[in-house]
Formats: sequence, C-alpha cells, structure tokens
Amino acid sequence: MDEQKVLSIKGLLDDTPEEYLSHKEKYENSIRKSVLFYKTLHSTEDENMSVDEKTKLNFRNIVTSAIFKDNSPFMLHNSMFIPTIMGQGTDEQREYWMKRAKNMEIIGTYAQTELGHGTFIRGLETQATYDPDTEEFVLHSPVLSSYKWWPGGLAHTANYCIVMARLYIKGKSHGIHPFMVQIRDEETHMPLPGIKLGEIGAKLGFNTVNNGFLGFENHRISRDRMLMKNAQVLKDGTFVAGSNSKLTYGTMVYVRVLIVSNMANMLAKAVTIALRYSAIRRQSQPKPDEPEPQILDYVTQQHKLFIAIASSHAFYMNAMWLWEIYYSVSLQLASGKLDNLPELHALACCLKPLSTIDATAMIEKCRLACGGHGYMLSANLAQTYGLATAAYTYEGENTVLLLQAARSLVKAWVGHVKGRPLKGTMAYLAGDSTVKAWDGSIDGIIQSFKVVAIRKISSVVKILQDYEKSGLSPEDAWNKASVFLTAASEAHGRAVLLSVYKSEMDKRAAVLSPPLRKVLLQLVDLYVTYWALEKVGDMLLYASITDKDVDELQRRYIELLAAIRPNAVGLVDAFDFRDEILNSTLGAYDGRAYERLMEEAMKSPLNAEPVNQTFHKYLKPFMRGKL
Ligand SMILES: CC/C=C\C/C=C\C/C=C\C/C=C\C/C=C\C/C=C\CC/C=C/C(=O)SCCNC(=O)CCNC(=O)[C@H](O)C(C)(C)COP(=O)(O)OP(=O)(O)OC[C@H]1O[C@@H](n2cnc3c(N)ncnc32)[C@H](O)[C@@H]1OP(=O)(O)O
Ligand SMILES: Cc1cc2nc3c(=O)[nH]c(=O)nc-3n(C[C@H](O)[C@H](O)[C@H](O)COP(=O)(O)OP(=O)(O)OC[C@H]3O[C@@H](n4cnc5c(N)ncnc54)[C@H](O)[C@@H]3O)c2cc1C
Repeated sequence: MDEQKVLSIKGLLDDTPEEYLSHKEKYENSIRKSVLFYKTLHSTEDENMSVDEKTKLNFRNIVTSAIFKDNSPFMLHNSMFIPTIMGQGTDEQREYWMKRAKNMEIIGTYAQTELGHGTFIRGLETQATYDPDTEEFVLHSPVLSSYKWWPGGLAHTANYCIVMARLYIKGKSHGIHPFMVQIRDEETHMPLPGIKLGEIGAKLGFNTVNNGFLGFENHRISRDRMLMKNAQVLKDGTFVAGSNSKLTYGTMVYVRVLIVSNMANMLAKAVTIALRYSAIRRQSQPKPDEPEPQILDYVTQQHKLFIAIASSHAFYMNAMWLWEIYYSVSLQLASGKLDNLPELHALACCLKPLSTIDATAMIEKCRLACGGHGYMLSANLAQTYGLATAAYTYEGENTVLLLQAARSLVKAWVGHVKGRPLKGTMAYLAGDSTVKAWDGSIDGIIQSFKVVAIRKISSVVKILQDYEKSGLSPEDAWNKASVFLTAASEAHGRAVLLSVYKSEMDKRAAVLSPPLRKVLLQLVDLYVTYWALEKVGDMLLYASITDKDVDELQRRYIELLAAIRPNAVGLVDAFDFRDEILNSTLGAYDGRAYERLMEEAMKSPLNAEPVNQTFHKYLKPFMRGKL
C-alpha cells in the first residue's frame, strides 16, 4: 500500500501520545484509527493480484499497520478470520462470508485458545453438540476453563468469530472443528443471548488488540455454520471425516509463515531507530584531543546492531521462500495432495520459533544500545519489543513448535537409517557428517551447520532409543530427551535459515549493481560468521574447528563490522520506513532526536502546570510535619 496515501489520512496520526491515554482511551483511539486505515486499505486491494503481489501487499500492510504503536483490534480479522474462511469454508460458505468479511460488513476473530488450554488443541473443552431434530449445533462452555480466552478483537470489536470447538454427535466426540458464530447483534452490538463477552485486561503489549473472553450457555447455531470444507455433518447427524484431521489446523500454519515476515519487519524497524540514533549520539572521549565520537564508531555498538540488519534480511529472504512453499502446498491440498504438508508444518515449526527468538532478543539489544533514551516510550523500542515477544508465545508456543519439528526430524532420521529416502529441506540429513578439516568459507560454514544438525539429530535419536531399550515408554523417553530434541530442531532451523539466506541472495546477486552486491553479500558473510562464533561450541564438537580457525573467524568478523560501517546508515535507510511509521523520537530521518525527545516530553500532561495539585494536598503538609 502507498504509505503516502495512508499518511495523508486526516486524523490518523496522534496528536496526544498514546502513552498518556487510559486503557479504555487507547482502545477507542485505535478503533478510530483502524477505521480510517481500513478505508484506505480497501481502496488498494485487488483480487486479481498475483500471489507475489498479494504477499508483498500483505507485507507492506503489516509494515503500514505498524503506524500504530500497538496492533489494531482488526488484526485478527485480517490475519486469521479471513484466512480461516478461505481455508476451511466450502465454496458456498466462502462465497457468502468472504464478501461480508472483505467489505468489513462484519468484523471477525479466531477463537481457539481457552482459559485452560492454548497449546493442546485436542484438549479444548468448548462443546458443539449436534441436534438433528433442529439441525443445529448447541455451543456450550461446560466449565470456566473452557471459556475462550485471548482472541484478539473478541472483547468489544468483533461481531462474528471462528470458534474452534469439540464436535459431539450422539454423545460421541469427533474432534475439534471450526464454527462460524455470530456473537453480537449487528445493529446494537449487544452480545447475543447465551453469550458472555469481556476483555481479559492489561498486558505487556497488544493493549489495543482488545483480547477478550467468550463463554457459551447453550447457544444454538444452524448446521450451515460449521465450516465444512474438510469435514462435514449431514442433516441426519452423520459425520464425514476429512482426509486429514490436521487440515483444521491450517490457519495456524499460514500465520506462522506470516510471523516470519513480520519479524523481518519488526527487527528492521528497531534497528533503523537504534542505528540512526547511534549515528547522531556522541559520547565519551577515547582520544583526549578529539571530539566525542559517534557511538556508532564503537565496535561494540556495531556488534549489537549490524547483526540485526543482516537478520532482518535473512528473515525476509526465508519468509519469501517459505511463502512460495506455502502457496504451492496450498494448491496441492486443494487438489487433495497432502504429502508435502508435513514438511511445510515442520518448516513453519522451525522458522517461526527461530525468527521470533532472534528478533525478540535483537530488538531488546537495539533498545539497550540506545542507553537511557532507549528506555523512553517515545523511542518506540519497548513497544516494538512487546509486539515481537508476544510472537514467542502466540500461534504455537516456541518450545512446543520446536518439539513438533523434532517429531518430523526424528521420523526422517529413523526412516533414513532404515533406507527410506529423505526429501526436501531434510535431504541434507543423508549427507556426510564427518568433517575432516574446518572450511571457513561461507558455504563451508553453512555446511558445518548442516553437520551439526545431522549430529544432534542422530545423537538425540540414540538417546531416545536407549531410553526405550531401558524400558521407558516412548512418551517418557520423549519427555526425558526433550531438551536435546529442541536443540536438534534449532540446529536444523539454523541450517535452513543460513542456507536459504545465502541461496536466495545468490539468486538476486546477479541482477544487483556491483557496489550493492558487495554490501549485501557482506551482510550474508556477517550473518554466517556471527552464528559460527555464537555456536563455536558446536563447531568445535562437530566441525573440526581449531583455536586458530576461531582466531581467524574473530578477525574476519571485526573486519566485516568495519567494512559495513560506512554503509550502515544507508542500509537502514533502505528499509524505507517513514518517520510516521517508525513513530520514534530517536529514529527520525532528520536525526533531531534531542529536539523530538523534548517535544514529546512537553506533551506529558504533568507538564501542563508547573506545580502539581499534590503539593498543596500532600507534600506541603507532609514537609511541614502536619501528616
Ligand atoms: C489496521 C491493520 C491493517 C492492516 C493490517 C493487514 C494485515 C495485518 C495482519 C496481521 C498483523 C501483522 C502481523 C501479525 C502476524 C501474525 C499475528 C496474527 C495473529 C496473532 C494472534 C494469535 C493467534 C493465536 O495464537 S491462535 C491460537 C494458536 N494456537 C496454536 O498454535 C496451538 C499450538 N498447538 C498445536 O498446533 C497442536 O496442539 C500441536 C502442538 C501441533 C499438537 O497437535 P495434536 O495434539 O493434534 O497433534 P499430535 O502432537 O498428537 O500429532 C502431531 C501430528 O500432527 C501433525 N500436525 C500437527 N500440527 C499440524 C499442522 N498444523 N499441519 C499439519 N500437520 C500437523 C504433525 O506433523 C504430526 O504428524 P505425525 O503424527 O505424522 O508425526
Ligand atoms: C499476545 C497474544 C495474542 C493471542 N491471540 C490469540 C488469538 O487471537 N486467538 C487465540 O485463539 N489465541 C490467542 N493467543 C493464545 C496463544 O495461542 C496461546 O497463549 C499459545 O498457544 C500458548 O498456549 P498457552 O498460553 O496455553 O501456554 P501453555 O501451552 O500452557 O505453555 C506454558 C508452558 O508450558 C509448556 N508446554 C506446554 N505444552 C508442552 C509440551 N507438550 N511439551 C513441552 N512443554 C510444553 C510451554 O513450552 C510453556 O513453557 C494469544 C496469546 C498472546 C500472548
């Protein structure tokens, strides 16, 4: 979307900083701005767009939607409600609901998590009991822990939602399925009878997303409200199972892929703020006869920040690569071909955790790199951290997803040992895992990461098998080995991130101007070298690196920081965030951080008067010993 168009919307930009609004005012202000934003958004979407154009538009929408310091109450409408209708509805259901949803005639959310269950979907307790006499489902929350809890927009914004509920027919459970449920009257917005709604309260971030709770008291919906693309309930109550029960989990895979691109964007924002500030901030005097240097010239500052630039590029390249896989698997699923779904699931279960773990840590490092001013909310680094760290948990808690990936890796390895062919992103597991001598080239280091993954996967499989031989059940063996199962998944994820970043850059390098190619390949080199040093223990153990090789790597890393320094500001300017989207006193393009800090400070309500009323009410009596 054209940022210029968005930013020209009258009233979109806040004159009163959000920080000084109440919890309720923040929500109301976010609704006001989201309505303005969506009106513009709609004027730019085109159904005939190519997959690539749609992906880039969504990515830009995410970037533009960052104009709010926090996410919009409409977020789930776009990111889960609409994708679920698309992925889980029949053609007829899609036809009807997509028109209403895309036109914003209705606002939806995705209600899966409950007070008692988030990770364990098969443990969800919300009931959808089929009544063949009336051809209706009766939705019911039997106990408090079955209340839906967390869905964005659920509290006061959405009037419809996808409810993931356990289907019962004649007393038999048929698992978790998606149901389209109207929760509020379309005219009055009052909760419908048998529906309890509310907000879950203030959070670390996401405080304008309007996360809510939802309880049902025998609320009836018609049979056609079950989204029946993947499984059906006939009028007489006959249940027709889908080809794969996990197809109902499809929206989550989509969002996990979306999150990887979102991490690229969030990290780019944070490092733009921190690096621009580091270019204008001068501090200390290492050389007595010279002026205070830019803090960006301290190599420790470069170490904190340059990896964030490279990581944003790495996540973006991996995200675009993963989108292509997602779209091709989605087309295959549409024609009933399911065999590439496990690989997509395993990839999403690696890249979503690693991108969120790295992005969260590096955004925090960007904040810390700005000293005291990084701690100001007007810097917009704390809020960016709050948004990013949420993604560690939502859409599949990271540990749980890494264990899911481990499940696929263990299966692949055991199959490989038995002679079954490996395919796709796991094919490298069949490679030679003995490294005779360290190869310090970029490709050599990436190969070493693959060797580390092979060795970690094979050794954790051995641990599992030894535990089972000792008499442990497979479940207990799995739990005992789980720390090293997640480590094996992380190693696989690192190998994928590194090799995809490198290969995607190589593809693009041919069309880049030589100077641009040089700088971008320096970032690839920095990324690979940084991670080889971060994982030097694994390199020592599995990749025959010697202390001399480590010395060489350290020197190469320092030289790369120096080589990137002259282009550092240009590299963050190339992310092309407008000031209004950065929304930061420290990151503005003109570098007037001090003036902006003071301008924002003067907006504090406390600065409206020189003496606060508590002086006369409390302080003066107190100081005069009269309390
Ligand atoms: C104003 C703004 C304007 C414009 C903006 C425009 C756009 C902006 C859009 C968005 C805003 C910007 C960015 C935001 C981006 C994203 C954020 C969006 C939403 C955030 C809100 C968060 C929502 C949520 O959190 S929704 C709830 C998510 N919950 C989960 O993820 C639960 C996790 N748990 C699970 O997935 C499962 O329980 C499980 C852990 C996988 C276990 O499942 P289960 O017990 O059923 O399975 P088993 O372990 O027994 O068996 C595993 C078996 O199944 C296969 N499997 C599992 N899952 C899948 C799958 N998904 N697909 C395929 N196969 C799967 C697995 O491979 C195993 O197979 P095998 O048996 O063969 O090994
Ligand atoms: C900001 C935010 C927005 C959200 N928005 C939505 C939304 O719009 N819609 C929605 O439906 N949900 C939403 N959620 C809920 C989110 O999906 C869940 O919080 C998430 O799935 C994790 O589940 P949980 O909270 O029950 O944590 P738990 O699963 O209880 O995790 C707690 C701990 O238990 C560990 N654990 C759990 N299971 C296992 C296991 N099998 N093996 C090893 N360790 C395990 C985890 O690793 C973690 O350390 C949101 C959450 C957040 C934070």
